[in-house]
Amino acid sequence: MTSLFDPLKIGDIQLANRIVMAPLTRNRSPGAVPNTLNAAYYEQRASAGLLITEATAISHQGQGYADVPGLYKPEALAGWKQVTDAVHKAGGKIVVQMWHVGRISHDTLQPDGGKPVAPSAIRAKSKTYLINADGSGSFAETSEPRALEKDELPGIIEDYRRAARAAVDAGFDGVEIHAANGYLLDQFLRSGSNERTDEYGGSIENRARLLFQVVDAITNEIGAGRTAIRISPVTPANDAFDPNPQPLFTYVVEGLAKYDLSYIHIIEGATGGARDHQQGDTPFDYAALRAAYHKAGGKAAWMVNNGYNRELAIDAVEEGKADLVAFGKLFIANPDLVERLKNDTVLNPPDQATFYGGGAKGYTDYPVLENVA
Ligand SMILES: C=C(C(=O)O)c1ccccc1
Repeated sequence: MTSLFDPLKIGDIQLANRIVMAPLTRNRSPGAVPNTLNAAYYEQRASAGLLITEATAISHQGQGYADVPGLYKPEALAGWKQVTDAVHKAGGKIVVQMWHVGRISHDTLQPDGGKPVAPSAIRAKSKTYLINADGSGSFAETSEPRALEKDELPGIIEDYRRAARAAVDAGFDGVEIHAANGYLLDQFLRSGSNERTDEYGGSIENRARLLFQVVDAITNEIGAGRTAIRISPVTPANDAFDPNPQPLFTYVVEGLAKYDLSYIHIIEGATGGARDHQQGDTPFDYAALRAAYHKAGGKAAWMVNNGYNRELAIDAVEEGKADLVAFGKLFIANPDLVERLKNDTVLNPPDQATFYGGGAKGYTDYPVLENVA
């Protein structure tokens, strides 16, 4: 029987186990440049089968929060090289989550103080994170976006391609395309945020067009075996909404089946919230989604996330419901989570007050178990 603690090869990437650190925004990279503290944080957690970095902006336009890292400045790529070197020296594997926030941004964070961009000029009922004049951080309402012109989309696709190449050149083992949680690619997918009347709006095929153009560009640049994607069929995060998620995301995974991707990452339910959250008239059927992916010929590893504990994770892999399980808050508080899960030891509780912004406190100062029984 397959175990959560068994090794696994996902595309071109060999993992020591099936326990994954989920992408976690921490707002500790001023100027969008990863630093030595970030390197220490990821190195501490390198025993994970796979580390997925916090969401990382592919461009200045794709930057939606203060002090999150990017992949678009030379100094940022040098910073990421420190991180990947430290993780690899510790025996770990790491991919970067590539992010364009779309409308989940603020004028003050955008190039020349411009409006954030989106499929349509529909403001999200959501917040973003800014640094105040006194240096403190706080969440603020997102700004009114402008609708992207169709002729701007090739430039965004090129930004994804360029960022993927830069990521591999900075030592990452691969990339995860952020198509979840109400950010740009998810904004195009969901009818609640996409009212376009051109070939990028209306039908499911049209709303998924940009996503597949991005997947094409990245897999052609770095190979499908180093390319993964994250989706969140029913999350309400960042005001994301679609009344018919099952046919929408069935179409998406059937299209993804055409690529030999490394993995597909599924957020089950509301991100960081109820696993049984529902959008539309019927509960989302995750088993049917995976079956549709396999029926379409999909072979990528299936990664699940959101509210998993030790028992749920072990069962999911042993029962063949998932190949990998991603943990967020548990990895924030337990750098040695793999050993703790393996030995069913006590877990440090996460400190919510230090999730976003700040320094080492609540970031690199969580204790490890010196001698695991
Ligand atoms: C990148 C995020 C996501 O995917 O939800 C995020 C951003 C800010 C705070 C928490 C999470």
